[in-house]
Amino acid sequence: MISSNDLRAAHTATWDAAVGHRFVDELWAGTVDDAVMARYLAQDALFLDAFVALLGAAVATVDAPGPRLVHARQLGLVAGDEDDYFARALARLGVPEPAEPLAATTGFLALMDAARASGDYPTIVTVLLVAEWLYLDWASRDADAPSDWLHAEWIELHRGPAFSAWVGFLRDEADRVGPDGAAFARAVELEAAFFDAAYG
Ligand SMILES: Cc1ncc(C[n+]2csc(CCO)c2C)c(N)n1
Repeated sequence: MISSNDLRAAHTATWDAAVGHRFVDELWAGTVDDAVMARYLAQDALFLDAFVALLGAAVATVDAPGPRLVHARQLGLVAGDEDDYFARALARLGVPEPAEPLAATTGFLALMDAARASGDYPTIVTVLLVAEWLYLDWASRDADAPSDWLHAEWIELHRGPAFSAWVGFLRDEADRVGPDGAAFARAVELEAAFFDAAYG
């Protein structure tokens, strides 16, 4: 059985393109243009809704009570803190919701909907893993946080001990049940495309 580590290694080029994307560099530097941030967050609001549904599918399909509670707790967290950031960020940037999905978003929604519809926990947990692990990776740079809360909080949401533990749990789960290689590859591609799309 292939491991999550092997899959990440097999897709290093695309993974690193996403983690080292211009958007991430500018976020850390606090120089993301407001129009870029607005386009990115408007698309991410669409992404997040499908992600919440996918977490619900993980709750429903996982084969053991312990991991089910971990997924369920995370579902509650996502509905709290992150939703609060979105409301403040979109209001400040004057983003009218909801946006029309761009191609990368449509691709991600299709991947998440297919995983959810499959009812296959290994596929579901693989898509969750890529989305969270790749974000932990770019948000864990050893650098000073930007001063504007719009940029700083988006980094803070994706790093720290609690978020690391969540990603560690997803890795253990993927490795316990056997990750889905095709879903992994597609999700990494879409993460890179999602950052590209913010620049129009
Ligand atoms: C395109 C895209 N990919 C991954 C994430 C990361 N992410 C998705 S939901 C969530 C909440 C924590 O579980 C986090 C961190 C994102 N926001 N947008």
